[in-house]
Amino acid sequence: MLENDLILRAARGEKTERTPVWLMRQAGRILPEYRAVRNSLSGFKELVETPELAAEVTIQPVDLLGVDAAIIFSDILVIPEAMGLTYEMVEKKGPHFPSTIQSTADLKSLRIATPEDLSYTIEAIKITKKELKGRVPVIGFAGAPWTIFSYMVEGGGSKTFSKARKMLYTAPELAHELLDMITKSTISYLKAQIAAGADMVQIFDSWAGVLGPEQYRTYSLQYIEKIAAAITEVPVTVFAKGAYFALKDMQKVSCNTVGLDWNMDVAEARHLLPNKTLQGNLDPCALYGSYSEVEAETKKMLDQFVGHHHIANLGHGVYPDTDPDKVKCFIEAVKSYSAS
Ligand SMILES: Cc1c2[nH]c(c1CCC(=O)O)Cc1[nH]c(c(CCC(=O)O)c1C)Cc1[nH]c(c(CCC(=O)O)c1C)Cc1[nH]c(c(C)c1CCC(=O)O)C2
Repeated sequence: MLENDLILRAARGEKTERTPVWLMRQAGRILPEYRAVRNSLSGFKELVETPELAAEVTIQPVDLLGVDAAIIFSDILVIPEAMGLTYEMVEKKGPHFPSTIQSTADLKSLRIATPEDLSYTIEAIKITKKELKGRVPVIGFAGAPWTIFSYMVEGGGSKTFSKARKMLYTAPELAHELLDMITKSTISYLKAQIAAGADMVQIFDSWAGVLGPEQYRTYSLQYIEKIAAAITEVPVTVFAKGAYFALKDMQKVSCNTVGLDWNMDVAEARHLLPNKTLQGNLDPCALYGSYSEVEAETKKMLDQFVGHHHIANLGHGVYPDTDPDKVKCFIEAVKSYSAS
């Protein structure tokens, strides 16, 4: 039994006494308490693969920031690794894949991931559930197939993702084969997260915005829908960063909640998505303002959603140099203003 299930009720479209709030990338990135745990280890991956410590940093934002949900500490890149493509997390630079997928021959080195390949995250969810004792729900997550594909082809981050997009023109069948393998791996991974106790799941399509509307339908949305349709046990959130052109298509996706980034028009999203709960969408940069500015921006954001079918969040992950006290100010502003 959950003490605070606001976020689950909001996701299901039920009325709530106030708007629930959490932040994308709340675990890690901003808390000195996270850095302390992280610095005691060899690196990011060791933390991801040590369930007791992953559970500890998952719970930190619940204790220290007062969020209404815990998101399991892991990364979207554990899926490519479980499929056979290892990544390195380079300090201050981000992820790097020493090998990438460029040809049909490269696909032969991959397999469909099983939950056993990802047992460290599954174990971390079980420990988190036990230690949280029902205080708040646990959010499981995975990257959308298009975003994972982009990293596997590109080998790391990119401004344009031109290598990944090039493949859609030069080898569309190969692209679909890889997307299909990622999709199958992701479905079994998310189902295992749910079996371990995840109360809801979010699919992050961080690089949705580099595709045009038609390619987005063909190479991303189709696979997101396969995942969303397969997850019938818990509420599903889809966050497609920059894909304002796909909002109307999201209405047909089998998800409860659609995440909005700060570029999106809330009134238009509400109009295009009458049956969905919306999540978002304060500009993460608003948290660089003074306390009174953070409060004012938060209220303005809440007013746009008019209090219903809404999960408050930022429009993307919290930036690493954000002051945790400004994050607390945002959370407190949501809680008090939406309850009044
Ligand atoms: C694109 C993407 C990645 N990872 C993720 C996404 C999708 C969300 C988004 O668009 O922001 C998702 C992610 N990554 C992490 C989480 C944990 C849970 C949470 O706090 O939300 C989640 C949900 C931990 C992490 N993942 C990473 C860190 C920082 C590494 C460290 O501690 O040294 C954390 C806490 C590393 C990571 N992982 C990734 C990058 C580009 C980087 C480097 C830069 C950075 O984001 O800090 C890939």
